[in-house]
Amino acid sequence: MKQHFELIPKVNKEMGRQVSEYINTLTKPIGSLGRLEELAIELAEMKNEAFPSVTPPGVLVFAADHGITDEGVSAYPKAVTEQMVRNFLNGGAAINVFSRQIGALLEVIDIGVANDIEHESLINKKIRYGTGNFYREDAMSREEAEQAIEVGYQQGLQIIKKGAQCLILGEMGIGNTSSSSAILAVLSNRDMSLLVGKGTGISDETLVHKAEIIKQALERRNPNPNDPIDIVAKVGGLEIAGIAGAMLAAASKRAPILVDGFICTVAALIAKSISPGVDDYMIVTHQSIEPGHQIALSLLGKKPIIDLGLRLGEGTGAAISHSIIQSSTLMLKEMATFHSAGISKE
Ligand SMILES: O=C(O)c1ccc[n+]([C@@H]2O[C@H](COP(=O)([O-])O)[C@@H](O)[C@H]2O)c1
Ligand SMILES: Cc1cc2nc[nH]c2cc1C
Repeated sequence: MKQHFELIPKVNKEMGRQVSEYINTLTKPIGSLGRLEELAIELAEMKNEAFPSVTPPGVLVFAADHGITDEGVSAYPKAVTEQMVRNFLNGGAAINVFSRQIGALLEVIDIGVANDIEHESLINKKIRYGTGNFYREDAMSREEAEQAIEVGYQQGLQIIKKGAQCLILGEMGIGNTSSSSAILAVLSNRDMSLLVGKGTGISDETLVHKAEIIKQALERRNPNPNDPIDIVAKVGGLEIAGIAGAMLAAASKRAPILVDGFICTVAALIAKSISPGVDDYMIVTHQSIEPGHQIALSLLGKKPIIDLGLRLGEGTGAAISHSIIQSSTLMLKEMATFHSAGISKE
């Protein structure tokens, strides 16, 4: 693993303490803006700034295919990954809509779609044409897993260089809830029945089949729980590795990471396993209804901001939550203090 993944600065707790004191001078009862106050403090600690900004946000959507779809574990065909990438490029997907809403810089990265896609706006960083079916073979080689993390890392650095003040990571990959559940099983040591969910919307019957396939695949692959590269290489996926890499880049540049749903939270656990300390830069934005998300969140030790029953992915929950996070920064920057407004506390 490359040395630069180690270079994550510590968050500045002293800055947080000062901002906390300042928040208590603003024209509101002490503590009355609840979680917004906590968010403002966390952002100040991450960015090492008394008045942190989260605009414009950068959105990176990593797309890749999964060989495990051959086992009938998704409600949609593999071809939808490529078709949705075209939809992203044409501006018609949910993440396009919400990215426009929040004035985000949006980039779409092909890190492993099973087909070639020609488009001037697509960032082509394809490592391979989808992963291997991890029920029958390793998802990818160790080198490919490292390359995927490196691609994500470089894309993260680039969008920050272009001015992104925080990072929203999104994914598109039919079959990726299977890889995510497999990774989570290795990291949490919990029973597969608690970690699998309906993903894009499979039936109760297919859910039982999905759990059994992943359980057997893990017995065959036997990833090393202490080696995140081994886990990704054995069960995938390329977009999950890319997201983990981008998270490491964000933390190295003190950019807050807005973590989306189930797949992104699992990618966050991989990033944390590579470099403990990266999680200090993470804000989990929403609670996915995928059941494994709760367990992934408890391992990460984070509480989501909103719960809207989402299970889309793409970074949509994070994009929606951006406005709430921005509210916390505007509270700091724009609210009057008791002193400036001439309001007496006594
Ligand atoms: O982000 C989530 O929590 C989430 C939960 C369920 C499904 N998804 C999306 O659905 C796809 C994976 O579902 P599946 O059933 O094909 O494994 C993938 O493209 C994800 O973006 C995303
Ligand atoms: C249509 C569709 C859009 C998606 N976006 C993220 N995952 C997805 C899965 C499907 C099936």
